[in-house]
Amino acid sequence: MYAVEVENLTKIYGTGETAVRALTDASFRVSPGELVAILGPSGSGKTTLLTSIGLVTEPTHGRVVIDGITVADEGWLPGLDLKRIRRERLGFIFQAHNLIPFLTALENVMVAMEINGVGRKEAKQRGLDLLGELGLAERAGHYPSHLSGGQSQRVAIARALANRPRVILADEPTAALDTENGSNVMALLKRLAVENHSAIMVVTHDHRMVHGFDRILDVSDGRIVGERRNGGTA
Ligand SMILES: Nc1ncnc2c1ncn2[C@@H]1O[C@H](COP(=O)(O)OP(=O)(O)OP(=O)(O)O)[C@@H](O)[C@H]1O
Repeated sequence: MYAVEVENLTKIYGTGETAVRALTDASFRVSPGELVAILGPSGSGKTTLLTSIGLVTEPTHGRVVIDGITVADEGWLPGLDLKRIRRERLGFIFQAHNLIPFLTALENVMVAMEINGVGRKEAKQRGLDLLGELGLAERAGHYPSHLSGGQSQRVAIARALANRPRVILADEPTAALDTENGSNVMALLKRLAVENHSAIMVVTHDHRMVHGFDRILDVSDGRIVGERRNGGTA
C-alpha cells in the first residue's frame, strides 16, 4: 500500500475573475520509507501540494489517498474526521522557529501526544526517548530561546514523529539552517523514513540538500514537470 496517492489533483483558489489556478493535474505516489522532495520556484504550487496532502487545503478536483484512506475525491469526502486523520497519521515539520516559546523542548514534544489522548507519563517517556534519539537528551528541559537553530529543528522533528505518523510533511525544514545543520537534518529525515517506514515529503528551494532525497518532483507553474530518482543531475 502506498503512503500517499495523488491523482489528477487540481487546486483553484477563489472563483470568477480572481480565480488562481495553483495546481493542475498533479499525480504521483509515495511509498512508505521514501524521502521525496518537491522542488520548484516561488509560486509554483509547492505549498499548495503539501497542504492538500496535509488535509489543510481542499482540492478542487482529483483524488488524495493517505495511508489507504481516500480523503478527497472532487473535494473532501463527506463524513471524514479530517482533524483526527491529520493528528493520527500525519506529522508536520516547518521552519525551525515554530516551537511554543514558553514550553521546554520536552513539553513541546509531549503536547503533540497529549492532544492525541496519550497520558502524561507515557508522553513524557516517549518524548525523552525521541529527544535522546535525536541527540537532545541534555536539552530536554531547555526553552526554545536557549536552543540553536539545528537543535530547534530536531525538537520540531521529534514533535512531528511523536504520534508515529505514516506520512511526514515538511515545508523548507533546512532553510533556516547552515549547510552542516541542514545536512544533519536531511540525514536524520532519511534515517527516520527508513527506520519508521514513514513517507516523508519535503518542500524545498534548497538545492544544497537535493542529493539526500530518494526522489525529486519538479514543480513548475502548478504542474509536476519532472521526476528524478536519487538526486539526478541537480
Ligand atoms: N489562499 C490563497 N488564495 C489565493 N491564491 C493563493 C492562495 N495560496 C496560494 N495562492 C496562489 O497559488 C499559487 C501557488 O502558491 P503556493 O504557495 O502553493 O506556491 P509555492 O511554490 O509554495 O511558493 P513559495 O515557494 O513562494 O512558498 C500562487 O500563485 C499563489 O499566489
